[in-house]
Amino acid sequence: MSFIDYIFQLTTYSELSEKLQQPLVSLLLLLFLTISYLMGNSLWHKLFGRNKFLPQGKHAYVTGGSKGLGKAVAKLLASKGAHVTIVARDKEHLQIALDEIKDAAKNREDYKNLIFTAISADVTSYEDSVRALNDACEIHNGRAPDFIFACAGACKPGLFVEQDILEFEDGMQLNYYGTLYTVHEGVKRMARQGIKGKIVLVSSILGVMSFIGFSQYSPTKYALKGLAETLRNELLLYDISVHCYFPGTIDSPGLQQENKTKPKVTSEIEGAEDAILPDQAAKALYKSLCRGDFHITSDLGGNICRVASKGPVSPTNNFIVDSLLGGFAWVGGIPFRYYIDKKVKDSKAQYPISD
Ligand SMILES: NC(=O)C1=CN([C@@H]2O[C@H](COP(=O)(O)OP(=O)(O)OC[C@H]3O[C@@H](n4cnc5c(N)ncnc54)[C@H](OP(=O)(O)O)[C@@H]3O)[C@@H](O)[C@H]2O)C=CC1
Ligand SMILES: CCCCCCCCCCCCCCCC(=O)[C@@H](N)CO
Repeated sequence: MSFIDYIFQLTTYSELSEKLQQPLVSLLLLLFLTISYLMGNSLWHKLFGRNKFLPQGKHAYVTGGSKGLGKAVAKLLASKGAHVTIVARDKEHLQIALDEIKDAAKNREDYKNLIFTAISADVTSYEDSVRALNDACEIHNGRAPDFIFACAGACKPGLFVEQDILEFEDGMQLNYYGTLYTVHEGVKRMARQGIKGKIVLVSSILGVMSFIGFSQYSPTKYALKGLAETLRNELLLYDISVHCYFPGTIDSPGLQQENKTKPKVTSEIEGAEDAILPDQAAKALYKSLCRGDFHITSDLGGNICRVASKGPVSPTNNFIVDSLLGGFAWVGGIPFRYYIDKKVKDSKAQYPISD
């Protein structure tokens, strides 16, 4: 009996459990799962893939590069031989970060040729964003950066009815417009100069799903997903590749800050004890860029959310693995929703409405 006939018979007679016990079926299933696993794993990429991210000798422009994720990304890229420019407001932290970045690259042979720059600017201001990018280009003889990592961002959790409208506006101004201003200016320059670089937007798992306490933040990260969706397609005009990172909780100074206003129930659902270190997040991001992934995550929860929210157009990272995971997410999301809804209903007494 041919394989096709066999499968046909399986589906026709629905004797699945009985058939599964037969060696051939088990073997095929095992083979299928092994191949799927390898393809979804970096091993497959190591063996057969082409590295799509070679930072050596290239210029990376990192907003939010003085702390947390941005600093970790800047250090990693410096250790790989990239020229790095970091942008943030506070000069003291910029200097500390700059020293760490230099330190990360100091054992390289090409260390002396590498240019590391710190620029103090507020990315929520369009003028300041343009000025910072302009300064960075001037240092590189007018040449635009090859890569833009838009890491600057923040979260102010709280209950929707208790938060001030200004907090929502600030969130959008920093997380969305703070990214847009830099990316807009950067892409214009890259496109005009024919630089076939990369744009990396930093969203969050909360850019594809959300729950109590994140109304100030989650929509700003959804907005970035939409920007990435558009630019991935449009910037093909200039051979600029676009990537969107959806991290889970990262143990950064930003997290310490947001935890000050985070409702208890929000913390419990977020499970902050599972936070990864900025360096781990940067490494995961780097590996995904080498593979060329569009939607990037760095943990299982993130991966499940990523495939479940892919939409009809965004590319998968691995068609087989993502499809399998997608099916699981569709089902697994149901108990998760029951869980978060129950958490909120059970916390009613804790959060009475005040005048
Ligand atoms: N930590 C987490 O759990 C997660 C974080 N993310 C996202 O990852 C990114 C990095 O987060 P994280 O590392 O926690 O952040 P941190 O708060 O630790 O670092 C933020 C960086 O951005 C800079 N920054 C903040 N505001 C501005 C501004 N207006 N202009 C210029 N620079 C600014 C800060 O420097 P300065 O204040 O001096 O300007 C700092 O360098 C953010 O976009 C965040 O939303 C996503 C998922 C989870
Ligand atoms: C089967 C379906 C299961 C789904 C499980 C998903 C569980 C994930 C919990 C959400 C964690 C949120 C992390 C982002 C944090 C963040 O962005 C803020 N800290 C901002 O800085």
